Amino acid sequence: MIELDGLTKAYGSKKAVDNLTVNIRPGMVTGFLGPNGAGKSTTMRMVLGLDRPTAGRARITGRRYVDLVDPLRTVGAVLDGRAGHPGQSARSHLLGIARSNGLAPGRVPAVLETVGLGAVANKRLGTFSLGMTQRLGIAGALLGDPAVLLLDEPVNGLDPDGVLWIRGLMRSLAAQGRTVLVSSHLLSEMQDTADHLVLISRGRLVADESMATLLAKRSARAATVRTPQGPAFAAVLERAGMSVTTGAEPALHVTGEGLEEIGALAFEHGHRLDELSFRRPSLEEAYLDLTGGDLEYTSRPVGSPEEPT
Ligand SMILES: Nc1ncnc2c1ncn2[C@@H]1O[C@H](COP(=O)(O)OP(=O)(O)OP(=O)(O)O)[C@@H](O)[C@H]1O
Repeated sequence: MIELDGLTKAYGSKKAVDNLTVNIRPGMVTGFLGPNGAGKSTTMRMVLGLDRPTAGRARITGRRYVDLVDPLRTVGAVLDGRAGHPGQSARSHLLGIARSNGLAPGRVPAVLETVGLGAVANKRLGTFSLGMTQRLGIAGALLGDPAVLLLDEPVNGLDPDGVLWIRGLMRSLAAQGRTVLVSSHLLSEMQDTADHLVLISRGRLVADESMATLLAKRSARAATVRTPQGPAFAAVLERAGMSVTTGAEPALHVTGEGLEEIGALAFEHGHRLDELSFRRPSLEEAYLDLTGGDLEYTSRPVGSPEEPT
């Protein structure tokens, strides 16, 4: 369990993390989501004792990180993709971590197998691809067999195979009863991975609910419409206050009203409908709905003026 209690981090007048109170529970994958700059990394750094909160507290299994008796046996983390010295082998890199943290060296071959690096254990890190480096970082996090895992953007830059692999690994670690917190700004990535979501925007909590609830709450208002008169019917729906986008096929994705209202408008305006069905909204749509479209600041250049909050 990770408990955040009024967790706040201010840099000058800017609050990177703003009064975050949430419990991250064991036995499931919790997606920690928010656009670039939302405060995910800062939160994780405070959980791991790398940054001092301005206010509030973060606890892992009931204690602050600094008070953990055996930190690496309690929590494993991958905060960035960097690994050890390029001339070192994967095995010696992990042995170094084990030795300096009082962990059994016998864990090294086990974690190398878990992350699929058993066959390249003696290769130099300088020859490792990004995907292999990510796997090595995870191997290091697993060395102490911790009950809690924090992974900051673990799929960044991975190929589809790597993404699938990390997804499976996170799910199996959660199934073993561990607490797995994984951050991402790729909302769609989390849709098939996380059981539970903690969404933040500008350092503040936006949602703390199960993936199923988050999507179900919004699916009642999302529909797919197929009609030979797409643009004309889209205009009718928009005039009625609905939001319409064109789907991958010649189909309209409509949000804002239920099927009955859409059907009634088609009848009223004489449009033939070839399909009118519920649509599972994407996580992006749910996020935009929750934050009121608060994604536009993702590309704000560093050092540009702060926006009013
Ligand atoms: N050391 C620092 N000094 C000043 N501002 C900082 C510092 N670290 C982070 N910030 C600011 O705090 C905010 C949150 O940053 P943070 O890296 O936690 O976001 P994030 O959600 O992890 O984003 P990303 O997805 O890009 O990693 C950003 O506006 C960032 O510029």
